[in-house]
Amino acid sequence: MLDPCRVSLTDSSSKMSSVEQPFQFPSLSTIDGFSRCSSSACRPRGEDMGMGNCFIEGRSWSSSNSCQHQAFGYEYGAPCDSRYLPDHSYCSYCNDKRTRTIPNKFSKFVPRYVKIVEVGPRDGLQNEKNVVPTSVKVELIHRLVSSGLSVVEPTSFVSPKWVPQLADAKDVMEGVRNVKGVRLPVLTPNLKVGFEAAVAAGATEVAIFASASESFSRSNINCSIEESLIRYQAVAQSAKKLSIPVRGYVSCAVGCPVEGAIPPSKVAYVAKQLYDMGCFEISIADTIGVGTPGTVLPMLEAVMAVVPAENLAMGITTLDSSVAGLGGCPYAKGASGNVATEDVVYMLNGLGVQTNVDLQKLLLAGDFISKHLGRPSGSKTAIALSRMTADASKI
Ligand SMILES: CC(C)(COP(=O)([O-])OP(=O)([O-])OC[C@H]1O[C@@H](n2cnc3c(N)ncnc32)[C@H](O)[C@@H]1OP(=O)([O-])[O-])[C@@H](O)C(=O)NCCC(=O)NCCSC(=O)C[C@@](C)(O)CC(=O)[O-]
Repeated sequence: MLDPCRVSLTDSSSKMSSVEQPFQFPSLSTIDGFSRCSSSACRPRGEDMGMGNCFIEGRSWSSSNSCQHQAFGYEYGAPCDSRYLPDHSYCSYCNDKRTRTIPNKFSKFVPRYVKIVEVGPRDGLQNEKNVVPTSVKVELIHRLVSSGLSVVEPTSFVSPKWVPQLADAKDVMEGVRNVKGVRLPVLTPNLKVGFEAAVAAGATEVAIFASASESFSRSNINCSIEESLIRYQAVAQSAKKLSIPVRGYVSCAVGCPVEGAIPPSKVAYVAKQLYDMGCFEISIADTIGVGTPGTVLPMLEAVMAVVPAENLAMGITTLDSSVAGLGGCPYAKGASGNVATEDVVYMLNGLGVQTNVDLQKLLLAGDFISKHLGRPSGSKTAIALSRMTADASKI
């Protein structure tokens, strides 16, 4: 079984940088071929439909990028931003061959830049047997941010009875108060005790999390899908008044541990509701990691059919992942963990896709939290590179 990951459709609204490359979603037959060529560590787990105009990382890529990427797949230059190359040691970790040539038949499906949403401190630690001290969480977030990740989910403002591991949400927010220039979205399941507490604690972005599975909705947030949408409407309205961006999640977008296969139309319905509420980006999650290209593509097609084409034309260029492969939803039986951010970055580096993430720093962040948890990293890249004696750049 492959690790789950989420894939987002990125906003193409008027504020999207014009240098952002359009990424047409490939047809079923071609993506099948493509996915076999790419790392098996990551499989489309969902999609985010960006409708907002605040957070388009393509902007910074366009202005600060010093790499030699060519559009869509002729020659791909170094995937690393020179800002993250204070010395050349990083290169040995980023499988950078300076000029990587991707065969044209695949490269036309490869975007120039992929935004990674790091969910490790939140999703990764919400299911840990032993509660991780606040200071460790805060240090992990700082390390992730300094690796170049532009979006890191620090915590959730959920019931401490349901998720005691994140009962220190307010203190975590205090610990990252000085972190600037990155997005730190927090999960807020309701208005009064979720959203309002998050805002009071300094949150400047929130996320609402619905499900395409009725059973999962009830086990995760103790209400039906429709009830959750009513709650989220209230959160979205308040957020709008405060100009706080709202990210949306649709869980169990492919399969549910209780209901089995989820019809694409249900995913599309929930995604559209979140979109209509004003979510600037929607992460569609294969919560337990059961999707294959054969099941993910029909689901994506259904979602694309109900979201305005201009919001989808940019294609899928946002991925959620978790450092060291930590995590999984505590209310999703069989959740097989998350795809490791290290593996995603390594794969994207290998494809010549820019992420602006320093893999070496990211590996150190993964090592930091794995050591604290007392177990090996769930990242295949971390394990492989730690055992390498050869120069990894030759791979
Ligand atoms: C949704 C609720 C809150 C409903 O919880 P409930 O118990 O049904 O609701 P309630 O409104 O009756 O409240 C009961 C008690 O909880 C308190 N409470 C109520 N809300 C909050 C809050 N926000 N913060 C702090 N406390 C809260 C509330 O004040 C009250 O306290 P009491 O009066 O008994 O002392 C609960 O079911 C809950 O917190 N569930 C946890 C859900 C969760 O965090 N799941 C994991 C994240 S989702 C995920 O991982 C999937 C995702 C996003 O990654 C995508 C994917 O991969 O699928």
